[in-house]
Amino acid sequence: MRDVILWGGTGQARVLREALPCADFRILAVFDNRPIPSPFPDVPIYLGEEGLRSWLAARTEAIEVRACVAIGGHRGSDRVLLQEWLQQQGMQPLTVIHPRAFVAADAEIGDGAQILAMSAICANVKLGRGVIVNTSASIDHDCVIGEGVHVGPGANLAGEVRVEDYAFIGVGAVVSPGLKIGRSAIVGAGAVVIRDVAADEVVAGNPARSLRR
Ligand SMILES: CC(=O)SCCNC(=O)CCNC(=O)[C@H](O)C(C)(C)COP(=O)(O)OP(=O)(O)OC[C@H]1O[C@@H](n2cnc3c(N)ncnc32)[C@H](O)[C@@H]1OP(=O)(O)O
Repeated sequence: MRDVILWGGTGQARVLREALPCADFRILAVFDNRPIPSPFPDVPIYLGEEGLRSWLAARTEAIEVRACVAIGGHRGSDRVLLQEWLQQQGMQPLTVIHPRAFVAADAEIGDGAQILAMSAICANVKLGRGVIVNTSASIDHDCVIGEGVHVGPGANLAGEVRVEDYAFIGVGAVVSPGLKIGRSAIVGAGAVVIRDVAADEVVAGNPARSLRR
């Protein structure tokens, strides 16, 4: 049994709990910067950094606790910063791989990545730390995915796509082979991307066109 805390108490927390086999993991506490109710009736929630510090101070067991940042959307840099901060507090990031995800034997998965149900990480893919591969997304052979990237539910990246740090690929988007999605770019829901996307650019539609830079 491994002990885990979650930072973030909304939808992504519920998704992560479902992805962690309950026989192997125990969620001890949830933390959030907002005063919200716990997503789980059986797990207490604490407010912000102060809540975490007092929770840590009150702990008596010296058992290792892992941390998971349950923040989705396009806030990938926040996710990675929080992951680093939690590491500094003594909690190593937990990498979550749903039991029904496919991960190729030679794929490299960064610390704190979250690979959700029915997703596929194919041969020779590299995922940075804190990446989310959401439900039913696929990342085909030889893709390189930077840290804090979020590949939304049902999105499909063809082979040899490069996605730079903190980019966000919306639900159901498709990215053609060999393209580059720049740092912090956003690909809209359902977009069909047929050319490179610049850093910070927002694209949408079929074929995907720039909404703004
Ligand atoms: C488990 C989970 O839920 S994970 C979360 C997954 N979330 C997503 O996939 C959401 C992805 N986000 C989107 O697709 C957003 O619409 C964005 C980021 C592309 C654009 O958002 P905004 O900047 O707020 O754009 P806004 O809604 O103002 O629309 C601007 C224009 O783009 C169009 N547009 C917006 N999104 C899209 C889209 N996905 N496809 C086509 N056109 C779009 C709008 O119709 C509008 O056009 P108009 O100016 O002619 O009226």
